Amino acid sequence: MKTEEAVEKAVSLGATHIGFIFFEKSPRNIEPDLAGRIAEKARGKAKIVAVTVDADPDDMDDIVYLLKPDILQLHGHESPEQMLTLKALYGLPLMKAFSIRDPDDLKRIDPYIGLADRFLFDAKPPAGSDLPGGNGVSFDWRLLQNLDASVDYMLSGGLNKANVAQALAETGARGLDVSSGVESAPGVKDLRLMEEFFAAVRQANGARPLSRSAQ
Ligand SMILES: O=C(O)c1ccccc1N[C@@H]1O[C@H](COP(=O)(O)O)[C@@H](O)[C@H]1O
Repeated sequence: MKTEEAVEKAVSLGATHIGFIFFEKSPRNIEPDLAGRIAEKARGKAKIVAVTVDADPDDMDDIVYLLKPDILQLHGHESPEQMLTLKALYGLPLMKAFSIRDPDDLKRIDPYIGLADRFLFDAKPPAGSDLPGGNGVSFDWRLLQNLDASVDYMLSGGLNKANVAQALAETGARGLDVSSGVESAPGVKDLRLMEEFFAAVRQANGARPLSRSAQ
């Protein structure tokens, strides 16, 4: 999110988490002080998530100090040791992102079980992309069907109003993370697309039988 208007809209639609991207190459990149001001529109109503990519320690200090996030999303190659350090430094829940294409990609989460409070599964970036996430591409969601049911995760990558019902049906995901699927241009959230996305989620949740995510 980059504007108060988009944050207010997301909260009014029922978003449980609001993310701010701290990655210079991203069209969604935002300065920590501006993010901190915008986040006030969501504080106490939705969890505020700082999305970082192998952040430099000084930058992470600024982000935590100025944004006061509820959760740190780690979207780079952060090691289990770095996660321990971040946990000790900030005491915040950590959501570790993994890019998925093949069944073996899911094995990479093993060393992080017990360290990550939640996982986030995204697609691998397309060739030539500078972004580890926010590329609007999906992976084969059926790969998640073999995942141990105790693994808590958010599903991410290329979700939009047209495919979210299928994503929920194939995964039973308890959390969805959407970005470019509700944008009119890279980094520009579209309030109408946000409404339509939430409507599609509600319709899909009404339609699907009880799964592990709805029990
Ligand atoms: O969105 C970005 O620009 C970004 C940059 C660096 C790390 C993560 C980023 N985005 C994450 O990817 C998901 C999914 O994006 P999309 O729906 O496929 O566009 C996004 O919500 C962020 O968690």
